[in-house]
Amino acid sequence: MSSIETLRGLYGITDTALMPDDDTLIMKVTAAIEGGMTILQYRDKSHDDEKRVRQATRLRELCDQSGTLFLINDDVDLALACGAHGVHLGQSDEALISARERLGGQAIIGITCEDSMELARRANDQGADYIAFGRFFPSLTKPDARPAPLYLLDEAREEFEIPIVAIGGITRDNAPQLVNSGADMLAVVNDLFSPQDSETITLRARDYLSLYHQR
Ligand SMILES: Cc1ncc(COP(=O)(O)OP(=O)(O)O)c(N)n1
Ligand SMILES: Cc1nc(C(=O)O)sc1CCOP(=O)(O)O
Ligand SMILES: [Mg+2]
Repeated sequence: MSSIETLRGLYGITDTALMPDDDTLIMKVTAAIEGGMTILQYRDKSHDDEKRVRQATRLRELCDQSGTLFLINDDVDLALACGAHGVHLGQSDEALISARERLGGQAIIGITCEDSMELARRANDQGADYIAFGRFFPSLTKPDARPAPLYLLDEAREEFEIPIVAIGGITRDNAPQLVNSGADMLAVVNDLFSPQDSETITLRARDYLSLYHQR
């Protein structure tokens, strides 16, 4: 498996509305992996712990077979329970320092930095493995997400060595400007996982990956 600092590409995030059951979840994730998805984040805000452990474990097995990095949204306990490669933490989730103590030095820990270079500096200083900025465009999945200006990516690229992730309303049409501004990874929910058929999802994943093969 690649280490995070060398990774560039497509970062898929699951969604319970678009993937309402195990079969749909596995079908759509398999299709995205087939298309070259680099990282998968399992994001489930329900309180159905049995379902979350079951689904996360199945996804980790799928990702291990393909060398795809598998991260859990918010929940360090779930990451430990399913053997995930790490977590993504927002500003209201468990602190990075605590997650690092529990997950260890090899774990991948990404931090939401919204529209803030200060949050990014703090995350970088505390040993984050990547920093995520957004939202760059209106998001169907998270309409209330705070907007971030595109120049933030250029500024962050100048300052940080660790990978930079862009998120929020990303499509194949608006993605090139994010890549050109320095985004190492494009974190996508709706434009990747909204199609009902696996072929379309695979083609969309390949479209995103092609943006990094052109550079
Ligand atoms: C790659 C990536 N970037 C940002 C987020 C948002 O995380 P957070 O602010 O914790 O919000 P929730 O996703 O928990 O609603 C993310 N999940 N992934
Ligand atoms: C989970 C999440 N976090 C965001 C942030 O701005 O921090 S935007 C977002 C949802 C991204 O979904 P879509 O690709 O459908 O817009
Ligand atoms: Mg969170």
